[in-house]
Amino acid sequence: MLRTLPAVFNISSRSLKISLCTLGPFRLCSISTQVHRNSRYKMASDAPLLIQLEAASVAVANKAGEIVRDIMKKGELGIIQKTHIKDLQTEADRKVQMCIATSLGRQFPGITIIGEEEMEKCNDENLVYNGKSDEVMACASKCPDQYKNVKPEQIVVWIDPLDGTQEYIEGLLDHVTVLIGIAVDGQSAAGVIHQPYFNYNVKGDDVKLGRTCWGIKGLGSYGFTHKPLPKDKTIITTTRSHPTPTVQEAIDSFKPDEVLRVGGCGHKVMIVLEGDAHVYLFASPGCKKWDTCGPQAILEAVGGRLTDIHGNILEYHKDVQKPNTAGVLATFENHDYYLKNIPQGIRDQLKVKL
Ligand SMILES: Nc1ncnc2c1ncn2[C@@H]1O[C@H](COP(=O)(O)O)[C@@H](OP(=O)(O)O)[C@H]1O
Ligand SMILES: [Mg+2]
Ligand SMILES: [Mg+2]
Ligand SMILES: [Mg+2]
Repeated sequence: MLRTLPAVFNISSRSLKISLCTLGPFRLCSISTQVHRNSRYKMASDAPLLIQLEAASVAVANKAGEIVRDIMKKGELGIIQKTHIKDLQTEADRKVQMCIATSLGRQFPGITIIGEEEMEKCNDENLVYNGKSDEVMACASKCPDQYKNVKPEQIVVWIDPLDGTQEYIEGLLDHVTVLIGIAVDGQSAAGVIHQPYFNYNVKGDDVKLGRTCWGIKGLGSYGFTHKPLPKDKTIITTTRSHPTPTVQEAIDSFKPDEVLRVGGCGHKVMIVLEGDAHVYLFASPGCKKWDTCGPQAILEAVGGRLTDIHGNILEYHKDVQKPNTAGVLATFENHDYYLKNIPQGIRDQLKVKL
């Protein structure tokens, strides 16, 4: 059983208060940094906070991708089992979370950061990164009105440092993503999906390894192209490593022509975003808010939807129930068609627990 232990670490001129809280098998970290009175803190520019935070998230996600690749290259994955044999964690999960949480926590005092993994004291300043994506900063003037004056205390950042850990361990590297979600007043607002191994099996000197997609609701999503979905068939994407009879029953109810069984929530949302599947259907309570917050914002910024299997909007405030107990349904279009056709028997098995 995990213990709850508040821990305060002093880092340079700021104190980073990390309170480890546990919720059943999940250990959650929420970090809020308090800047001492005497430290002058000024936004690097007068761009809205949300734009700056998204720009920093894109930049640090790229850095995180380097960490993921370096650890795989070294071959010392440091695998440990969390709650069960299919809930593993590697050195990449741990190190990437430390990199992202510390980098964003220091730049943006007052925001709340919740990550999948436990937070250890930042023991390597090389992990701290404070760059910002020029591409995102260039959008400052187009910041949607509802986000122009967002304050740090309205924000919760959800970090899945490595989504698709099972597939990372098994070497299915293009299933792996780094996910950052930004929630404003409990609603998914912006997100980043970084694919450290995008193009990894494409030959050629000028092939760029890795890709970062990002999006802000009301502004748009960038970094990928969507192709029209085939009209004459139904393609569903779903879990590869966490199947259950209910997951299968839900899929069977649509009589799909094809089922893409791949790892990672972020990876499956990318498949929907690019038009390679009509729907991501996961009728299981297995994935969590850090899996869905970022991908949901990117999908919704281009008119798609991500809800639970009852059609409820997922909440992302700091005290929300972390597991998505009523599953995940994500589409680029025709969401209501899929919602309506989920059998009542499946719905009855997956209750919402807020
Ligand atoms: N039954 C379960 N137990 C633990 N984690 C689960 C799970 N079902 C799904 N997940 C997590 O949800 C994410 C998507 O799952 P899948 O790849 O099966 O679609 C993965 O995140 P992580 O790899 O970040 O842990 C996976 O571990
Ligand atoms: Mg995990
Ligand atoms: Mg995950
Ligand atoms: Mg993870």
